Amino acid sequence: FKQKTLTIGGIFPMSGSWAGGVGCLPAVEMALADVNNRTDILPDYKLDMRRGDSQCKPGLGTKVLYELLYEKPTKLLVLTGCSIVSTFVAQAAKMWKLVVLSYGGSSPALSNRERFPTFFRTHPSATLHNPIRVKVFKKFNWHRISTIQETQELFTSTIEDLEQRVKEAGIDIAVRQSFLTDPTNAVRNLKRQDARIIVGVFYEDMARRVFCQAYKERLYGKKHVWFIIGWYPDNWYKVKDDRHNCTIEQLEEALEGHFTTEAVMIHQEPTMTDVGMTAQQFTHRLNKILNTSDTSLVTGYPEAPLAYDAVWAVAFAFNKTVAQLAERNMKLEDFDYYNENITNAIYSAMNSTKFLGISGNVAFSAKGDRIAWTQIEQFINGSYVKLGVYDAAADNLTWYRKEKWLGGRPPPDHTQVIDDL
Ligand SMILES: CC1(C)CO[C@@H](CC(=O)O)CN1
Repeated sequence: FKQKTLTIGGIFPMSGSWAGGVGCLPAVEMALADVNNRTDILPDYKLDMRRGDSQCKPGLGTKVLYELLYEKPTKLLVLTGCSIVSTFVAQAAKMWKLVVLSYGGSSPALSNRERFPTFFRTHPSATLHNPIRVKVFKKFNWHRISTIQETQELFTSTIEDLEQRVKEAGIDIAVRQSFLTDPTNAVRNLKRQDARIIVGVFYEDMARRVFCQAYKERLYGKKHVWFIIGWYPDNWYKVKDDRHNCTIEQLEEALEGHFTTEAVMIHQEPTMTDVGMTAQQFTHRLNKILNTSDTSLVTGYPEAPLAYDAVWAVAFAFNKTVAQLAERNMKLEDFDYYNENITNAIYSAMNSTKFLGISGNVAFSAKGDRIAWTQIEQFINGSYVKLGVYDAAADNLTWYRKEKWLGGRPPPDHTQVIDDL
């Protein structure tokens, strides 16, 4: 068994704007060990990885790619983390006929087969938040929406996708605001234009400033509903931050009742998965490896199941490819960065990959995007309560009926004479 070796490259951000390698590298190494323990998967091959640290910087990430490519042995595929590194690596990789699989790339820009013909990701695109937002707008009969965004490509393309989807749903974005570093005027304009149902997309440092200004403008409470991003660190609004002058209590008052949306990154059921472990068993093993009492301090911890499943996606795809190539008297280990037949075989095997992993059902769209569930939570009395989960593929919203309305019922999406009497 496992007489021969197949090697892949791995690029991990161990520091920088998203140091997700800290939580994801251990998960990848766990998966490599688990795959290599299976005699029914790649029985003739050991799956090995050579890796480097990108620090979540595109230039360094590109340098790591070149080092991986110019050092023996040949790499059959490259795993990447940050979006900004993945966009560089996935554009370069096609010159070496390499498939790229990202466990940490959320940028909507990566959903582009012209620019990234061989790219896949187990991390969902940020646009995955939009279908559940639209589903909930419809549920509460909101047809007049407002948006406010930090001017970053990630948020601009998310809002563009939202505009597409709300148009199809007959919902109107009446007010659009954006800001670069200071949200004061943008929030003031939302108030002036009587925004009620507001989608806000920005990083958590800006979120503190947005909600401090919302507190001052009284743009919160029983007549307003905020939808923001759900993957900020725990207690993100309690972080000491001299860029705003509100107290934690004032922020909590402005934040009361807001909704958050995020991708479900770990299987929600205690059932056995196709990778031979339950999600709980994975979490238990990872916590032991990380040997920390507070996993909320480990960047990349929520994304670790995506990284673990990325290795299994490679294993299943290579396993399929070995059989296909054998029919044409070819071998995976003959890959030499030029043989497009082998790349095409790996690509089509990856494209048709479907399995239940630790992060739930793993499957890719035609653009290589991860298809995943999303969840919506509400901030009630200072803590987040799960309100529902959405399977967009099946258009199935599971709703727990736990929402609370400060005014006793869902607020209307615009001024109503009765309402304001
Ligand atoms: C949910 C988050 C934090 C979004 O950014 C991803 C990193 C990136 O897209 O560069 C990691 N996961």
